[in-house]
Amino acid sequence: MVATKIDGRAFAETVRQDVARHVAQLRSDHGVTPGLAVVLVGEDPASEVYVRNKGKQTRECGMASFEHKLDAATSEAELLGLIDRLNADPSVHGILVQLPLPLHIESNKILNAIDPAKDVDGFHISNVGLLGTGQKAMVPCTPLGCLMLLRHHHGKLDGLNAVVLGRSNIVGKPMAQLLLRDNCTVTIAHSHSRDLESIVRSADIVIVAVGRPEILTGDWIRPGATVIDVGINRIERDGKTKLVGDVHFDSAADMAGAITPVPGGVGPMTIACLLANTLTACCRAKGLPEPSSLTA
Ligand SMILES: NC(=O)C1=CN([C@@H]2O[C@H](COP(=O)(O)OP(=O)(O)OC[C@H]3O[C@@H](n4cnc5c(N)ncnc54)[C@H](OP(=O)(O)O)[C@@H]3O)[C@@H](O)[C@H]2O)C=CC1
Ligand SMILES: Nc1nc(=O)c2c([nH]1)NC[C@@H]1CN(c3ccc(C(=O)N[C@@H](CCC(=O)O)C(=O)O)cc3)C=[N+]21
Repeated sequence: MVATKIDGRAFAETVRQDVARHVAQLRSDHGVTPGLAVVLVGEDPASEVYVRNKGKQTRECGMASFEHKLDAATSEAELLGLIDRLNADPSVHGILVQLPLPLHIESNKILNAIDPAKDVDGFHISNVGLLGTGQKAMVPCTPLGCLMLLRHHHGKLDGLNAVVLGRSNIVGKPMAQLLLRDNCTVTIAHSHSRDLESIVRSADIVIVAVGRPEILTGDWIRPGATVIDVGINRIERDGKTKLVGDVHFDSAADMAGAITPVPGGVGPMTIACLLANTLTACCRAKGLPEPSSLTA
């Protein structure tokens, strides 16, 4: 392995400490406690683990955590009713509805019902539009976490060629917007892209969010490039369940200059950024200065 391993777990810990410090200050100076509501519909085991982790880390940072677990058969109207109550609740500064939602619920309708000021996922169309036009937005947690890791590793990203593999609304597209804002030359590739190999080889930075286990191998990577692996895939290997990314770590680490592992890379940063966004949303709601190190 020649690449530097980018330790997302350690960096996320420093972000959480930063959040906790600001939260303690908010309480002592203003008597305010930021609150995050997480809504889970149905019983996906992986989602339950994430939601539990989010709740635990929220409380560890000194914030209030409100968990709403709803039956898989919950109707769209009932879920909209809950969102209305959370929008109106002054102790809730951030609302996250865990995706994916059951098929009988229209995700966009739910996401757009969340008060944009409480939209800590940054998925509401207003926040998408604000980000795309360079205005102050709530920024999606996973891309924000990737950006923090990249800035920490590179300093300035100015002029670098960045390739984003994947064009989802939750990772690929907002990631591309953030890189563009940091003056990268951005290419977005997807399942219809031709000659992916040469696109990837042009990249100084490659962000992989396709949801296919170990699809990107070292032979495609430009020597010295930075590789950010967003993928979370649970696979069976040697009779055991294993968590792997969208990047084949061992071969990629022989080519790349720096690389994030899975687990321990982007995943922990996503949760840390969710906490940071909740703090930011609370500061904005109260008209207080927001911690600049925790926003994009
Ligand atoms: N670490 C974290 O915090 C998070 C991790 N994830 C993980 O990131 C991965 C991506 O998630 P998400 O963005 O939601 O996934 P989606 O399934 O919504 O999007 C996948 C994207 O990858 C593209 N794609 C699929 N196959 C290929 C291929 N063979 N070659 C090129 N492009 C391809 C798709 O193209 P097309 O549009 O043409 O279909 C699509 O744009 C998943 O593994 C997910 O679990 C997601 C969120 C947070
Ligand atoms: N509204 C919404 N917002 C999200 O941000 C959101 C979502 N829905 N649905 C699902 C995806 C996925 N996601 C992850 C968060 C943390 C880890 C994480 O902490 N991963 C650990 C490993 C955890 C494990 O062992 O399972 C790691 O990579 O080290 C992974 C994935 C957020 N998502």
